[in-house]
Amino acid sequence: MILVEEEQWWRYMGLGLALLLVAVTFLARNFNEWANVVRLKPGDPPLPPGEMGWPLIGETLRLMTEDYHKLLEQKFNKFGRTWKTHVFGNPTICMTTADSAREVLITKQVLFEANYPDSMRRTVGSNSFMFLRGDEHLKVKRFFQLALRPESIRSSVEPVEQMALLSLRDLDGKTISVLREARMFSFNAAIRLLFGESPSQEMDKLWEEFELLSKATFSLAIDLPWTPFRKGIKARERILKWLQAKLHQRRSETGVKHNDVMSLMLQPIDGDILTDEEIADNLLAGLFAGQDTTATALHWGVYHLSQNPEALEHLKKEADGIKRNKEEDELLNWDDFKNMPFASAVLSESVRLGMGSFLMRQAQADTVIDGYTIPKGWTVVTWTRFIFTDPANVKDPMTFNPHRFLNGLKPSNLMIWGGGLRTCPGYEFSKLEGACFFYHLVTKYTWEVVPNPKRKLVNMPVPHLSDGLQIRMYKRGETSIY
Ligand code: HEM
Repeated sequence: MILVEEEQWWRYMGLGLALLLVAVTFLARNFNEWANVVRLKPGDPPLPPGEMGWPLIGETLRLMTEDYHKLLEQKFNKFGRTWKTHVFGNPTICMTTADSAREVLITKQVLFEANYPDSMRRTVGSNSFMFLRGDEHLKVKRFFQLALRPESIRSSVEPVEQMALLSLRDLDGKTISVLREARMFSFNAAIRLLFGESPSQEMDKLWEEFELLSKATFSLAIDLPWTPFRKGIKARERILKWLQAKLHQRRSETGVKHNDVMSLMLQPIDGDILTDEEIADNLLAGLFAGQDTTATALHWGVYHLSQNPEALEHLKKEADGIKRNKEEDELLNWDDFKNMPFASAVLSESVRLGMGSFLMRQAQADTVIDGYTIPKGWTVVTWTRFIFTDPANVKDPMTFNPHRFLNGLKPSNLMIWGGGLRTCPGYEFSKLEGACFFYHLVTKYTWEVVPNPKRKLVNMPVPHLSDGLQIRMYKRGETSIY
């Protein structure tokens, strides 16, 4: 008798626990929905469909860990081209058509200010152009536009090429991670452009700190001793210390002329003068904006060239044509760069196929786009991956075909370099880096991709291959072992 009662008690207990679990899961799954509930007036267009994920973290972990092609496909099939979610602590609306992106980034841009996650604000710096708005943003952006316009970067051909030579020297018979070499190359090119520095032990140290900072920019902003976020914050403090010392030194120099973004930022512009804190945050943000992006595009370039012999042959032919007219060891010049349109097209096509990512804004007022209400204060993400690979915008979109950029497709149609007031000012510099890197790669070497069944796509901070694309290098003309 007692045994039967005990058995029943356990059964009720089990049932109770199961119900509790269902209730807690239900509450948790709907918490973000209720916490961000928006009361629409009768007749207002609805909010987009979607799921808001778990309390506070929303769908951030999914975004960081799942294969983002599959994740996007799933969202697309379930909710269509516009959906709501909750990422990086904010209710968010994702938009994936060129028309909606154009509205957010260009035609209605005054209603949508830049809004990157808190982890990025605290690592890259709240004084940086990424977080400034209105006139403050334009004031700082002007320095980058001045430093990166074609007339200014003409003098960068030689240093950028030297950095490419440094990264690609003595690689015969070696296996390298393309992403690592490209990151080192674009870091060296960026520190030269921004602070006039050349590779050195001091810069190697800065590179290590910057690596820690980069890893924290899109992490969960949890400030505990073992988190990537805390490591990034500490790295930021050390980088700022270095930058402050550099600025102090520059201010105390007399009669020395420098040709870099730092020296531009130390000059008054229209009566405005930036503080050391503002300059430091913006130089750091410039390094962030220019380094990983170009490096990742280069590694996608090498990947796609490996898969597309016709494109590789075309690139070789272009580079060989330049080399043929040069003395042994003669460096490239601006005209050579302008005579490498295919190398530039390879870079644009690599961004298009590999790097569709997040451009984040915050709605400054209730707005309607794509038939949905975008509530004031919500984050809006234009997820460019779909725009870049939408058959409505690009013929045969999953094929690597740099020729499309020589045959009429404009990068601005797809917003490859962003759009509106925040369009990337670094695209020409980036193409220069691409031209120098590809030129030396294809004129000096052949290579083969090292087979790796574990190679997969990593989403953050910019979509890239998990092993950085391992390749085996051979001096051009030698045979391979694979
Ligand atoms: C393949 C390489 C690159 C890609 C794909 C790329 C892409 C972009 C995109 C899409 C934006 C717009 C961000 C937004 O709307 O929120 C942007 C902004 C920016 N990029 Fe680039 N970029 C690259 C290289 C560079 C380089 C080399 C530099 C210079 C060092 C640079 C400097 C900047 C700056 C300063 C902004 C901020 C513009 C603003 O907020 O007004 N970028 N970039």
